[in-house]
This record gives sequence, structure tokens and C-alpha cells, in this order.
Amino acid sequence: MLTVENLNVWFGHPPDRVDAVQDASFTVPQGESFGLVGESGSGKSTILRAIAGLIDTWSGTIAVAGKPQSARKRDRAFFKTVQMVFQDPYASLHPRHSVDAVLSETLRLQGMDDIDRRIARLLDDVGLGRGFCFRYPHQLSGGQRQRVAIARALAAEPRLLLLDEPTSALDVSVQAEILNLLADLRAEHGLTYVMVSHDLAVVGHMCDRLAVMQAGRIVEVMGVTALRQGTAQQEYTRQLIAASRGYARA
Ligand SMILES: Nc1ncnc2c1ncn2[C@@H]1O[C@H](COP(=O)(O)OP(=O)(O)OP(=O)(O)O)[C@@H](O)[C@H]1O
Repeated sequence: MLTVENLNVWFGHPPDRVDAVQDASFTVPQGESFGLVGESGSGKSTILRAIAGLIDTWSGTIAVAGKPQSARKRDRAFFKTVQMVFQDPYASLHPRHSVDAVLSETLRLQGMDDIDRRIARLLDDVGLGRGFCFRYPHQLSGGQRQRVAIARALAAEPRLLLLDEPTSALDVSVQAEILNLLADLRAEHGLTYVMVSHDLAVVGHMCDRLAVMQAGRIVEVMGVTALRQGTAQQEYTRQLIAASRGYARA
């Protein structure tokens, strides 16, 4: 579903150029949930944004469903295949657009018909009733806003969802609800996930495999069982796991 090969991503120009991602490679088969973890500033979000077509200063290969992507432009077919959910649902929803407007705009952009029926189905899929249609973002809780953002992503009927810290802006109790929703949606729709999280417990719960990043490089790609058992190959990963366990106990 996704191949990333020798990916380099940079910002700015010398002498101020930041090499945010260096020589990153991984593949994600269809239906897998793949995590990107690592300390703050290690390049996790940058990889996701490059895959999503939000950054054009990169080299290497990004192929989605077998189709190599260009750094310059993405066609409509790309956005039918790939959608992204951001950390802060408030920032990603227009304050003056109702839920109905957000979803109908996305559906129309995708050239879909039968808009009302599809909106009802999308709201049902994310655990919100039809009654939420005429609410605006400020009339929704954080969890409900993230459900709307997920519904908007699903409106395009994508195959690959890019999830950038999708629950870290939410209360702990709501985090679990949204993670369970995402797990259910993956099973129901046969979706593939790439999920960025700084929280190893979230990745341990949600992902099949993960890449560990340090200072722009992938230091290790591992299965979730090794994460749960703390049996990583690299010393850096073992330290990261130990630190997250210490934090969980504190
Ligand atoms: N638009 C930008 N311009 C310049 N540098 C940037 C830009 N976006 C990110 N960076 C830099 O790229 C590096 C990687 O950032 P990135 O946001 O990918 O890290 P991250 O691992 O997702 O961190 P966090 O967990 O804190 O979100 C950092 O050094 C960051 O300062």
C-alpha cells in the first residue's frame, strides 16, 4: 500500500537548511497499521506530511498503491486513496462551517452523489447521530470534533489514513474512545494506517509494526510484540521503551 525508500526531507536553504528526515525506508502492506515513534523533533510528522503531499522539498521514493508520487503535485485520485487526520481537530475544522457543510463539501469535491444519505452514514460510522449535522466546531466537544475530522477523512473512501497524533490533544478518557473507533473503522473498512505518536502505549495498542526515529533517521523497524516485550534490537529503542515505562509508573 505504501513504499517509502531513501526518503530525505529538508526545510530552507544552506546555511540554515534543516535536514528533517534522512534516508528513511519502510513499507506498509495493505491493511496494516504502522506506527512512527521517536522523541520530539525526530521527523515523524515530517514523514507523514511528505507522504500526504503537504511538503514538496523531498527526494527519494514515495509510492502509494504502487504509484510513485511526485514532490510537485498530487492528483484527485491520490486524495481518494490517501487522507490525513491531524492532532488538533479544532484547528483542522473551519470555525464557520457546520458539520453538514464540512462533509458535503468533501463529498462534492470527490464527485460523489446522494450526499444526504452519505452524510448520515458517515456520522453513524463515527458514532455521531444525524442531529450533529447543523452544529459548528465550537458547539462540539474535543472528541466529537475529532470524530467529525475522521468522518471528513472517510468521506473520500480512502484506503490509507495518515494519523498525526490523532488523540494527543484529547482528555485521557476520550483518547481511548477515539482509538477504539479508529481500530473498529480499520477492521470495517479494511483501511491501512500510518500513525505518528509519541506515546508508545498508544502505538502498542493500535499498530502491528513501527519505525523508531532518532534525529531524522529510522533506527529500527520492529513488530509490536517486540515493543510490548521490550526486546528491541537497538539500544536507543530499549531506552525509549524503558523511559516510557518509567513515565507510565510515575
Ligand atoms: N516548516 C518547517 N521549517 C523548518 N523546520 C521544520 C519545519 N517543520 C519541521 N521542522 C523541523 O524538522 C524537524 C522534524 O520535525 P517534526 O515535526 O517532523 O518532528 P516530530 O518528530 O514530529 O516532533 P513532535 O513529536 O514534537 O511533533 C525538527 O527539527 C523541526 O524543527
